Order: sequence, then C-alpha cells, then structure tokens
Amino acid sequence: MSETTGKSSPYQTILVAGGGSWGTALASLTARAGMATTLWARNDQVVSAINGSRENSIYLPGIKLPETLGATTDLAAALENADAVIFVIPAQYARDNLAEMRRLTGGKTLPVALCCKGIERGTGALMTEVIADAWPEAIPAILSGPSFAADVARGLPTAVTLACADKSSGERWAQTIKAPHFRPYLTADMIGAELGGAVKNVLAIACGVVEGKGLGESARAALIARGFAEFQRLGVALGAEAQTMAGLSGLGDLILTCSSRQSRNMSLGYEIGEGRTAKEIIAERQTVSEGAASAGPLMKLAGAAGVDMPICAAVADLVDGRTGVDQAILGLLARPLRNEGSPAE
Ligand SMILES: NC(=O)c1ccc[n+]([C@@H]2O[C@H](COP(=O)([O-])OP(=O)(O)OC[C@H]3O[C@@H](n4cnc5c(N)ncnc54)[C@H](O)[C@@H]3O)[C@@H](O)[C@H]2O)c1
Ligand SMILES: O=P(O)(O)OC[C@H](O)CO
Repeated sequence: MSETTGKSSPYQTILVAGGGSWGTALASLTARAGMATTLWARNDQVVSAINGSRENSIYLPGIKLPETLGATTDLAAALENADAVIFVIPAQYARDNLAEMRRLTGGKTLPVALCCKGIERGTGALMTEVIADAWPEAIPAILSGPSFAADVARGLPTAVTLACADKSSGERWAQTIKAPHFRPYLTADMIGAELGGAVKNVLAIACGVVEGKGLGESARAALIARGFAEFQRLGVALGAEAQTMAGLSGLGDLILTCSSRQSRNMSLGYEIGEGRTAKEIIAERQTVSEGAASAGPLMKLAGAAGVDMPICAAVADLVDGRTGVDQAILGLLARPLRNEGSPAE
C-alpha cells in the first residue's frame, strides 16, 4: 500500500467507544471534521460533562470540545446508526465490550478501528485476535503511533500509523480521521502496528524506572535501543514488517513514550524507580497504564514465539512484584556479553 487513492469517502456516522482521554480526543477530531460523532462512555459523569459543559473534565480537562459532539451511556442507541466504530477501551476490557457490541448489532459487519495498545492477560492475545474471537464479522483496523491525547486535542501536529488489511476500509479510515494537524500513514501490516503500541508501553515503564532511579540519560538511550532490538526480534517472529517497526507505531511511539513523563507508563516507571510499588501507584490512579497489565501477557507471547526479551521480562517481574528495582537492574547488567545484532538466547 504505497499511496492512497484519495478518492475514498469518509465514514459518516461514527461511534467512539470509550470516554477516556484518547477516545475524547479522537471524537473531537472526527466531530470537528464534520462527521456525525457520538461518544459512548460507561461513566455518566463523563457523558454529562461533555453534553453539559463541552469538556471531559475527568479524563481530558481544560480542552473545549466541539458543540457537535454528542455523548451517551446508551451503547445500543449509539450503535444503531453507526457506520464505523473507533474503539478506545483499554485492552483488558476489549473482549467483553466487543462481544457486547456484536450482540447489540446482531453480528453486523462494521469497520472497527482498534486504538487500544495492549495485550490481553490470560490469553496473550493481540487486539486483532481478540476482535476475531469476539466480533468476527467486524472489519478491524489498528490506529497507533506517537500521539498524546492532549496534544491531538489541542491541535498540535501528529502523525500516526493506520493499519488495515482491507485496503478499501483503510482508505476510508484515512479520509475519516485525517485533519490538517493529524496525518495517518497507511499500511496493511496490522501485526506490526499493534505490536509496536503494546511493546512500547512496557519499555516506557523501564525507561521511567531509569529516570526515577537517577541512572542517567546514557542508560535511558541504551535501554531504548536494546528495547527496540527486543521488539524487532518479536516482530520478526510474528511476521511484522521492518518498515512498520521502524515507523510511527514502532520506533516513533517508543521514542515518544520513553522520553516524556506525560506518558502514564513512563511516569509509572518513574515512581517505581523512586521506590514505590506498581500496585500502590496503580491503585491510586484513575487512568490506565497499559504496559503494567500487558507486560505479563507479552512474556507469554514472547515465550510461545521462542523470543528472549530480557528488559520486558524485568518489567513484568517488577510490576507483578516478583523482583525489586535494584535486583532487576543488576540482573540486566549481569547478562553475558554478545554481538549487538545477535538474537539473544
Ligand atoms: N491517552 C492517550 O494519549 C492515548 C494515546 C494513544 C492510545 N491510547 C490508548 O487508548 C486506550 C484508552 O486509553 P485512554 O488514555 O483513553 O484511557 P484513560 O486512562 O484516559 O481512561 C480510561 C478509560 O477506560 C474506561 N474503562 C475502564 N474500564 C472499563 C470497562 N470495563 N469497560 C469500558 N471502559 C472501561 C474508563 O471509563 C475510561 O473511559 C489505551 O489502550 C491507551 O493505551 C491512549
Ligand atoms: O500515556 P501513555 O503511556 O499511555 O502513552 C500514550 C500514547 O500511547 C502515546 O503515543
């Protein structure tokens, strides 16, 4: 897929499922572009705030939302007229919500852009596998890449990967979400796109630990580079394309998330590096840190593929309380020396 035709028509009636910061930013984007957009959230405070004061004061405070954006807690009604769904519910709740949408639509074939960046606990399934089980009639796409919700909602320039195996649906999605400041790049490589988003969240926790522990910027750069090598090994094993891994949803998002404490994953790692436990930090947060829930399933996926991912394994041990920060760092530094390009054992 080298160039889009530019002739595809956008989807017109959009349901954005998920009233967190990213769902709200994406809903604002499509509503501003003129698509009839309804945001579904399970939290009625979010819905009243959006409909009443044009602001998601809980998850995206301080951003004025367009008058044309409607919000509802009634999923069945929101699905009734939708011709496309932007799915922005955290990965661990994706299966149940997708299955419910399938039930409510009677198994309708709808295009669904999956925007969550995670791997399912228990199964180690990627989001395309989850949707294939839970709503097999849907036409999935992956929207991923370096994009903080607040940046996009403020109209700051952003570029993302839009992956869709169905060329015509991919082109329609590109026309639907594009904006003067928001630029989607198309690919058919869905595995590469979704893997990048899930793995960078785990690696961002490690980078946060490095910062919180005061290990220095050289250590952080080394961790990003070695983390990227881990991601590439897994990607190759699972059939991801090299250019997707080096692109926006891979290297691009890894750089963003590992460089900014605006990232919930990096800030989680930062606090762990300062000496707190993941469990206590997560318990007091209202927002999601996908890397914490996805680190364990990522190790399951890597194990099944026979791929060694020592940094991600250390993060999984850390967030699940099987190791401490000092022990994790010592474990990584004590690994045998090897050639830079060699597949680790
Ligand atoms: N925020 C960003 O900048 C950003 C950017 C790109 C991708 N993402 C991804 O988007 C997804 C959503 O993240 P977010 O930042 O919008 O979330 P958030 O942390 O802002 O809010 C969490 C949302 O999840 C909802 N939720 C929790 N449990 C639920 C359940 N059982 N069923 C339905 N909804 C439930 C909450 O009501 C809330 O709307 C994540 O996978 C995240 O990695 C986020
Ligand atoms: O805040 P995070 O760590 O969930 O990152 C948000 C986006 O995924 C960045 O691209």
